[in-house]
Amino acid sequence: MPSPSSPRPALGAEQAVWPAGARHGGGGDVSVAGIELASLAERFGTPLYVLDEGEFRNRCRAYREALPHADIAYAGKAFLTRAVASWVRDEGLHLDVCSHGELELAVAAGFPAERIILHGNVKTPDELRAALRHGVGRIVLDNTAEISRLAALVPTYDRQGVMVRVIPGIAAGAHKAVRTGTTDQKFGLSVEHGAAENAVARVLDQPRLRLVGLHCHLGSQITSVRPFLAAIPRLVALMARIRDRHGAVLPELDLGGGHGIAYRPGEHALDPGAFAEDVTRHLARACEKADLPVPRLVVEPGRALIGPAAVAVYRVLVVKRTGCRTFVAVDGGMNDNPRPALYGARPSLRLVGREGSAATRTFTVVGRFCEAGDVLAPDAVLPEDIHPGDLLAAPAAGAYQMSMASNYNLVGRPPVVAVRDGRARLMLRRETTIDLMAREVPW
Ligand SMILES: Cc1ncc(COP(=O)(O)O)c(C=O)c1O
Ligand SMILES: N[C@@H](CCCC[NH3+])C(=O)O
Repeated sequence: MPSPSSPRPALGAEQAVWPAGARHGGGGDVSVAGIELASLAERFGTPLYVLDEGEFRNRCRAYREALPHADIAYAGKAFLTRAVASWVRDEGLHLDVCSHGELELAVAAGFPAERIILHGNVKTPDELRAALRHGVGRIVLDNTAEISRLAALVPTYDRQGVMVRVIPGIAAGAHKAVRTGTTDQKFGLSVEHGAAENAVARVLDQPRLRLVGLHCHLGSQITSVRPFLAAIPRLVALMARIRDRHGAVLPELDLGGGHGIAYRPGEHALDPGAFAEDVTRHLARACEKADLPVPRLVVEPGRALIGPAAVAVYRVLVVKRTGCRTFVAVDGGMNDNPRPALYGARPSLRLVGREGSAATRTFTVVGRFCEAGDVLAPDAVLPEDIHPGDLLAAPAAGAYQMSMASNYNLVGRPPVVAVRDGRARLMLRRETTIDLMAREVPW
């Protein structure tokens, strides 16, 4: 049972990758928001995602405090439910959505549409119509075809706020699949080749569109502020050319998200305070040089807000030696966390729920899904006496795990439980076999 009043020791070197309030529980367990993980595993079953509401809200607040004059938009693609949308709303943040589904969920959660930013390299006519119907604040245009398409849908009495997504020509991000700042990928319009400037001219020609600024998103899991600083002069130079050519002074600049977190002890995370200080200074300097007023900054962190707020909990089902490896197979895997298979990500795993032997060794922790690539961690250092029935917990599990989860092998997705002040509340229930068959038309 929760015992928030009894002080427990912190997690030492591992603390940095766990929610700030995570503590050693009794008998080798770890508690999050005052609740021990083993008791949550018992109550809700495994695999299980435990989301610390306080950690998420504190992260939202840290960004707002670091950048009080900016709009902070949570990137919902990292993980979005109605409860998460309502926390984002209550914390005064904006919300970045990139699909009809994310948009409708946000609206259903009572998220104010004027604080929503709609993204996407392709937006379907339905998405554009829904965005206009709900009164979304900004639509980020990603290609020239979208400009006239959107303008044709805006009612004559209205002017839709838009941004133009540009490619500043900067490579950043943890893996090729998530680098979006250069021209060899599908998002945005190139600054270098003039496509961005041409798109801006077309937008300015559309009386039903109101160009509020430029947008760029360099990539994801960026742990240094340097790429952002390198983008600023390029973006400001483009803003100056727009002013010179069209007389339009753009009031906003959106630097996208991509702020990296630590997944394993010792890894570096992008600090919002340091980011804010450096970006604010460089932006002010670049604008002064270009004789432009400093635009209102927008940033769109997803992973940095939700990633460190959740922990995945798995049950060990099998320990088996094959060849030169000892495999520890758990009841989750690539379905709830496709990141190791997609990007070579390596979560850190820890035995919880009991004291393990002092002696440790290296295990290969694998999932239960039908491919050899379903490896959660090729090199997990765990107590030597690990055995079936044990619980393994992986911190920093909040971003791009459950939001990218699949039903491969017709296995239902795990539940997500929100924890706060010693209480747990189911947020997403476990997907059942009945859910999995629900789309089937009688045959
Ligand atoms: C336009 C845009 N904004 C924000 C994000 C959020 O990225 P992250 O979760 O890495 O902060 C993404 C995804 O990379 C994105 O494509
Ligand atoms: N899915 C990626 C991040 C993509 C960011 C969204 N554009 C990851 O897990 O790292």
